[in-house]
Amino acid sequence: MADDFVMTVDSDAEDDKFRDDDEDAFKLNPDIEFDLAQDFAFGSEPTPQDLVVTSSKPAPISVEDIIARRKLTALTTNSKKRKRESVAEEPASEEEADDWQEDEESLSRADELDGSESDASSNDEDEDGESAEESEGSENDSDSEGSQSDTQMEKARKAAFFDDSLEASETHSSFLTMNLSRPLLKSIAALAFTKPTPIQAATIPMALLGKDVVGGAVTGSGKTAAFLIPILERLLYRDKSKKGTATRCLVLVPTRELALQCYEVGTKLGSNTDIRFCVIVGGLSLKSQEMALRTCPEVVIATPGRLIDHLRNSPSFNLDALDILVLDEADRMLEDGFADELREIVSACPVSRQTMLFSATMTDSVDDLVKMSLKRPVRLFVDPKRSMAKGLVQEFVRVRAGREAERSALLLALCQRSFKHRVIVFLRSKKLAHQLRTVFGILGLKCEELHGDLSQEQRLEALRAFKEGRVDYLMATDLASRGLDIKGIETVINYDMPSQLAQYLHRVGRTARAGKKGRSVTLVGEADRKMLKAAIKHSSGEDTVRHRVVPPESILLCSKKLDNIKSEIEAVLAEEKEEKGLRKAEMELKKGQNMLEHEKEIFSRPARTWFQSAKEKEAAASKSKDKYAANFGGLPKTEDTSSKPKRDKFSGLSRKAKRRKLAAEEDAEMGDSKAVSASIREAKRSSRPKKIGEAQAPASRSALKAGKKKKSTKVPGGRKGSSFEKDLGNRGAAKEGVRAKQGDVVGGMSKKRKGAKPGQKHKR
Ligand SMILES: Nc1ncnc2c1ncn2[C@@H]1O[C@H](COP(=O)(O)OP(=O)(O)OP(=O)(O)O)[C@@H](O)[C@H]1O
Repeated sequence: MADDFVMTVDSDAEDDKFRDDDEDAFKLNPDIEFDLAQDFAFGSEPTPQDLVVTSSKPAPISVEDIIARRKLTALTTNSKKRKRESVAEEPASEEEADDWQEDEESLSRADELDGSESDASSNDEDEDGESAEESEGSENDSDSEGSQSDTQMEKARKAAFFDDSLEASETHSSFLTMNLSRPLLKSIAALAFTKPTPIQAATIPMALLGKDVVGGAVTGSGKTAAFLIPILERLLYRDKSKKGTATRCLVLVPTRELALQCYEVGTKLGSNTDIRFCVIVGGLSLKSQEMALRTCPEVVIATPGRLIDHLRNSPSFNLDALDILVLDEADRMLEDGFADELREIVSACPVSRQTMLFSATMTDSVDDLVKMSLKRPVRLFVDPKRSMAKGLVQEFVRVRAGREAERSALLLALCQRSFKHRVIVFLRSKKLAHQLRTVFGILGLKCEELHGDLSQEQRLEALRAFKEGRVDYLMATDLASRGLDIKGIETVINYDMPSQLAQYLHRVGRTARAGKKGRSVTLVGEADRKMLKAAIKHSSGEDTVRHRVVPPESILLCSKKLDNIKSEIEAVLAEEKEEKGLRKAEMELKKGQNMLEHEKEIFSRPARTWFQSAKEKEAAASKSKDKYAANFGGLPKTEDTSSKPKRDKFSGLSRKAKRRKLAAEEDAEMGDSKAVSASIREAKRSSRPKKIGEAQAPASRSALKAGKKKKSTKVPGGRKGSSFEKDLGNRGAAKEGVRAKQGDVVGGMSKKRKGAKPGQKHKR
């Protein structure tokens, strides 16, 4: 029966409240005074706030200010009007106030009705229960279920690809048995990590052995520390001489906020060591990042686009000495939208590196993983059958056919009746997030928004306000769905249901983290039934799925409320648009003035080169956008998504022709600066330090000579472009024209190594 699957919520009682631990106070960076542009410089342990400094840019336009201003104006006009009329108060304003009072009373009356409504809800329950039953038979609900339906051939490929011999390693119930150094154990204790989580117990010993790792464990299970702890431990044994100073570890993440969070965890774990971290993300000052990279921080945490910018344009920065590459949220990073960037970054990393990939929805599909040139990785999937945190209760609210327009009223009813604090609401578009944030603001609910249309400063401020509890609601797009660890989120509301299970799992995974309890509430339309089944199927245990019924009276009241403020919403949005237009005009004017005043200086700056042209960037972005939009296939559209993907200048060309065209363009753009970059690259290469754990060669002349000789055996065409192509299987071609020299140790190689090309010791 339905009851076996979906229980109806007949009470609005909240689960235990969560406490949000205060963030550690960090010292201010003493170097900051040297940054003349008032940019952030690295060296101590700054908070993400320190990474965004007040610049000369005008303060961003705040919808909150506009709402407050309008309320104030309305208040003064009303009081003036009242004074003028000097009659007994009766009409409009009082009526309005009564309306509000009535609304609030009716809402609380409706609260009481909730229990009695459960009868009415039983019909719904049957229908949902039915779908739940159907779900049992369905095998094809999600993208992460591939491993269950592996063909024999895929199984054989996986057996050949992964190193399963190490899977059943010893388990550790304490960090003390993991051979970690004292400074690390000290910071682990300071973070109150009393014992390793299962993914940490599985990963740390393997990572310390230098093995490549593909790891998966539910959201909030401590994957960040699982890779940061072994990184730090390995880095403690690096060559600390001047020559050994280099960037040794790169952590790639899909969003800026996640990079900043990872940076925070890293600096906390490394607080008793001399290991330096640096965060490289878009939206923050290039100049200060360049300065930080010049000091060769051991660990760089980055988003791909900005990292490539530095690889291309910061002459002293490279990844030639990289020992460890980590991809957090790896399944996302392996998606199409990041493919080109990832290929570029991987080709800049030495082949001999250790590579680790993590995600709560990690794939073990060989086709996907082959892009990362892993070396017989170990699969560490902790509890693969469970995809959700144990403490998570999933609730679903039905949106009936033909009543899609009621979603906003439903959300409002849920927030005003039941979910009043620490709620993150996920929406499918930036526009919708902004609209609802405006609605909540007008209705006096404390709310912030987080999406890609905001400046980085605004994004961080919104996150901070939510973390510190200054606002109760965060209207977010999927920008916030992965990785963010905000303590004490009680409820995640999905305004709409994504059609990808992975996306759903990451969204609801923002609550019930690290063993805590949490609740997700999802509005489910008729088109979302398939996903509903998948979500129920992947629930963490018995009695963790509920069917929530919102009384129709409440929905009606909220609809009325929304209707009443419709003109106010439009006015606020129009005012905001107007202000934005004015601000833009001001900026253009300032830009023009600057150009006139500093023309010489501006044009004398070296031109930056770009990994992708503006058009290509646009194409990659629209690819991602299309895919994202497709994830909400069944939902009504509020935005115009009809634009066709544009044909880019490379479409229809073969890979070879594309490369040729690209090179010709680069030549035309850069002239002889290419020769300069080539010599810079060569200089970097010759000063490359030893790998972690490698014996230090004596810095004698003969050793240096030998080093040079080795380099001279590189494949013509240089390092770039070769390693990744080869990773993809072009090994044979690269060997052409390279002859073994006298003294080359061929006999000492295993049979496998004999086939490798010279220089492969260093680069794949
Ligand atoms: N050993 C431990 N003991 C107690 N708490 C821990 C331990 N390891 C990590 N945590 C805490 O667990 C929380 C979640 O950790 P983390 O953000 O690394 O999860 P995650 O698995 O990466 O999640 P997601 O998949 O959402 O990215 C953090 O607040 C962290 O401080």
